[in-house]
Amino acid sequence: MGSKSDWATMEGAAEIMDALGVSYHVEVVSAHRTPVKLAEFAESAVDKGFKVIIGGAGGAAHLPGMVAAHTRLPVLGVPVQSKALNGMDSLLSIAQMPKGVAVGTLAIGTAGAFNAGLLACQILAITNAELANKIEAFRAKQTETVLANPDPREA
Ligand SMILES: Nc1c(C(=O)O)ncn1[C@@H]1O[C@H](COP(=O)(O)O)[C@@H](O)[C@H]1O
Repeated sequence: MGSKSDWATMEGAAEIMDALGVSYHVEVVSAHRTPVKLAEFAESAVDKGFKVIIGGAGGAAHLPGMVAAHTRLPVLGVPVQSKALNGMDSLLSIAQMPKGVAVGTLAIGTAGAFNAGLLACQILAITNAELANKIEAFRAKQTETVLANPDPREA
């Protein structure tokens, strides 16, 4: 993520990866503030054994796109909600990548961060049957919870 201030949003990704037993690495890396570190991080990611990268950033959110420019690993971008423009700036700067360099864009804010973690796990589950079973179980439980309490007036 681009700043420590993004952690309150990005911890949603950690939450679901913890729940599914997937290990991850968390670090502040910024295209603007630490450009050399960002390039080194992304360029060494394959050799370090990373499989998927989640990039969360707010405002002029160039981080996910710049990471994607430096690695062939899938990059999932989370638009962090900004103060001035409520995250529309983050969303558009992550989503509107030029043809040829792909970033998967999630929703603005905490739901997007959670879903980025979930989607990363789903990508890993393509070649990991145990993880695939855990994701199926997570979804079945979620469905059960919603079906068990359909009255919107009840907590
Ligand atoms: N968008 C970027 C990048 C980048 O894209 O490289 N680096 C930091 N930031 C964002 O600046 C916002 C404010 O950061 P501070 O709270 O540190 O001032 C954060 O949401 C961060 O992701």
